[in-house]
Amino acid sequence: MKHFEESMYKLIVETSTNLPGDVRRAVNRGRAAEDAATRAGLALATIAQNIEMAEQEVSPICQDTGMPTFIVHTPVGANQIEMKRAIYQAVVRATKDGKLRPNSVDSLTGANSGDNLGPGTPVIHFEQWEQDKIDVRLILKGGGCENKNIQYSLPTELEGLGKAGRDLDGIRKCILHSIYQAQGQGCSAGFIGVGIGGDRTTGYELAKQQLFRHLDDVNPNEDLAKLEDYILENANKLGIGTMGFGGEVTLLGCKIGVMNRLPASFFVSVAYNCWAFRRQGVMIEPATGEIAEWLYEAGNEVRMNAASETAAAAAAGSAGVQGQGREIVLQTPISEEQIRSLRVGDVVVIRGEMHTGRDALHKYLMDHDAPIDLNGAVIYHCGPVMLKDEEGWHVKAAGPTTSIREEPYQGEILKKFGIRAVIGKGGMGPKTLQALQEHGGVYLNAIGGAAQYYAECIKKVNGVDFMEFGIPEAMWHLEVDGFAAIVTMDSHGNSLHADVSKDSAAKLAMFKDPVFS
Ligand SMILES: O=C(O)C[C@H](O)C(=O)O
Ligand code: SF4
Repeated sequence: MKHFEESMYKLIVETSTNLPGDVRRAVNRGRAAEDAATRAGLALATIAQNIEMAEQEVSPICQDTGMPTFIVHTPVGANQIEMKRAIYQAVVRATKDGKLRPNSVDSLTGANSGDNLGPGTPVIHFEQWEQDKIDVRLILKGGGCENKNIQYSLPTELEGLGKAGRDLDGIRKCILHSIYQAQGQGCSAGFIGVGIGGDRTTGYELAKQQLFRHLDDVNPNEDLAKLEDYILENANKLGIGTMGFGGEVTLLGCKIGVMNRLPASFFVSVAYNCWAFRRQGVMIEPATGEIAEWLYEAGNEVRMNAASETAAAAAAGSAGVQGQGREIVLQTPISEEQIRSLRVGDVVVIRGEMHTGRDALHKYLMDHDAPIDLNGAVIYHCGPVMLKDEEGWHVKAAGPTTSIREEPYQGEILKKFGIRAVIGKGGMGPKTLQALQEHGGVYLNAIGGAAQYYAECIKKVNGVDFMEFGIPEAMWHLEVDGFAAIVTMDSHGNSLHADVSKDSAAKLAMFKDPVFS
């Protein structure tokens, strides 16, 4: 087992940096189905470009490298303690090398362990089997999409869909609702794993297990095979679209499993995975610990469709999004007048300094001063992957995080410090929208998961505050150029997110009538 640790390291690096072939094909299919000259088309093109960039740079596809979850099948008698130790070592090394973000945080103190080890992290499940090889599968599922997982207890009443009973049609309604409630916040277009039955714990486990299925397999249960096809086809009629921008493509894959339940319980558990669907697996030779075989098609074999109209092209001065807005370069600090001239749909290209800030910083700023002048500033909801060498800090991955978590704070902070622009993803709520209007601010939606694309726009790290919050939560001061994002909430009371949410709620109601009775 001399090489087992090295094999685990290879598995982590491959999973984090190279999206598997079946997932790439699904993203390409989504791209073909979307109108390229729309916001959603632009987002998909940027995603495709980002996938290629991550592979080339051998850097994380998305900065949130998630909860590393290993499922290991071993021959009877294999030493699981030794394997666990090797997995820990590989995780520590991958973190040091910037292939994983330090993501293990003490739930009470907020302290980041710095190496991805800690109580409960990483997750490792062992199971014995009667084969002579070791099968190790890994999924890196990020926090944003994990937050959109949902569990239903049947019978129930669902917004727009009415009664969902304890039958296949009730299950159908729950699954459609799960996609609706995620909106763009789990970085759609997404993939879902569904677990029917079990208890609250095993139901979710079953849902996650579905995410390890190959995307092109066919469910052996005929009813579930039909339901999978139905969901894939009809979820895309909800109009939520990539990043919640509205559009034709909301779901890229649906896998459903079933297990027995207690007479009193009927759970439908849904694991929502973003487009950055990072899962891989290896078959290991037990004698040496070397990789005998990769279990999912490599990414290298499936090219992403040539990027035509990406956000980068828009930034370089091409047409932008046809008929949906203009393209404006904003140099920081930004004036109120500039902000008031922006409208939902405009593509903004930022040049100058921006500051990262997420949960810990927003909470802190509510009753403390900021370490720097934030008048006219741009706040970026982002927890980057950073590495330090003799020359200083370097950005390894830096896409946006889900902004709605800052909804309780954002409006007040905006006004208190004179911030003019907030960049994030998934949109924000009515409190922020009102503050944008009153104060003269704008919300810019960056493409979730496009961590390599945005890292390339960051030219220099000017400094950092609050390192004690840990790398993802610290306030990084970043010099950017050509940083493109789309205005989705403006200072005139318009919100694309509110519009898409309302529109998709109306569309959801079209699925009220029974289909599988
Ligand atoms: O934690 C992050 O960087 C992003 C997170 O996965 C999110 O989707 O909000
Ligand atoms: S930012 Fe988006 S792509 Fe990245 S882990 Fe979160 S949900 Fe997934």
